[in-house]
Amino acid sequence: MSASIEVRGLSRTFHSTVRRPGFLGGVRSLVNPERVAKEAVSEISFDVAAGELLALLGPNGAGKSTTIKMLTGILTPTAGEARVAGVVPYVERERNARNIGAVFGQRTQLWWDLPVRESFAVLRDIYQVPKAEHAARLKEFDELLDLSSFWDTRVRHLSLGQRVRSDLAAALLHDPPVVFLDEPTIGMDVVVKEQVREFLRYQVTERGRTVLLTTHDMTEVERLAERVVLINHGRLVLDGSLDEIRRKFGSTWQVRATLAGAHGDAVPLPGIAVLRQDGPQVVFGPDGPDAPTVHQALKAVIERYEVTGIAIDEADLEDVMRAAYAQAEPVAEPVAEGA
Ligand SMILES: Nc1ncnc2c1ncn2[C@@H]1O[C@H](COP(=O)(O)OP(=O)(O)OP(=O)(O)O)[C@@H](O)[C@H]1O
Repeated sequence: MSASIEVRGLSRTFHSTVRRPGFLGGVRSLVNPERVAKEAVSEISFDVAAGELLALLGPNGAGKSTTIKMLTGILTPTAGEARVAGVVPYVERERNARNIGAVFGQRTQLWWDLPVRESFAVLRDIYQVPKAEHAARLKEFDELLDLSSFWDTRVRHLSLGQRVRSDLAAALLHDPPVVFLDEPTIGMDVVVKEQVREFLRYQVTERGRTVLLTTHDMTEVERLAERVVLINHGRLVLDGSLDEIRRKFGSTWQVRATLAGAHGDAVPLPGIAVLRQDGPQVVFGPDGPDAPTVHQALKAVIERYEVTGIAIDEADLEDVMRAAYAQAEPVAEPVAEGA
């Protein structure tokens, strides 16, 4: 197996009936229902390497949750194929469940009326984790997520941040190599968010887990992901590093340098234009579609000029993603079946 997660031409169409407006419309819909097809995910392909954290991004309704549901075996695709740790998830659901952990930020998989620690014990029995192993893992998770301060509380009484931290621990207690996280930090305060991010970073770098994460939080993406896959209207728009995305959709950086000594006129560098110069103060910016990233530009300017001061202004990732979403393919209207 070349990658931990392999997705090839994956598609999922949902069929639903539309209720016509008004009383008569309602009666007509009962007698002769109008069925519409919605292609939620359309022929997407990507890989996630073992030990990589990939952020799956896209606006509301883009198809992220549907993709994750297919990779966790909850939904069967209408076309295409996926493998997770070598297993086709919707064919071998049980085998897949042993290889993956999943957290859906909006829902819990814990037992509502059990204290958290008892939920963990039930999971230990389900996955048949040896006691010593379970205890060691729980200790590690407690150190990173501070679970012991609330793990004797019933799940129904936990705060959102406590509940999601418990869910994360529960999802990883059986030591799965692959983890799916659908908006794990939604609604959390900044301190808990940072704790969860730290935990995830540890799980990837120290434990070698493969993580596929969806989020609308761009700070999260910047802190955690080196690579992102962007989908819109169910289609893959972009698969690349954050730098590539910035280059493609938000190359609006500036490097502001103060040149030392007898500087004369600053000259452009490859892919870097001189936007303004006022004596020793020079503002450099991107030039053309192959312009370097702001960090490459910073290096190039320092190598070429002796500077006494240098600063960068970078396009905000939120702005970059807004531009990326806006440029993505327009949505096709749902097609009435038989039309
Ligand atoms: N069971 C279903 N039946 C019909 N349509 C569905 C169903 N589930 C999802 N959809 C539709 O499929 C599309 C993709 O939904 P999905 O939940 O995958 O989006 P998302 O990217 O996760 O969005 P969000 O960021 O809002 O969570 C949406 O248009 C949604 O309305």
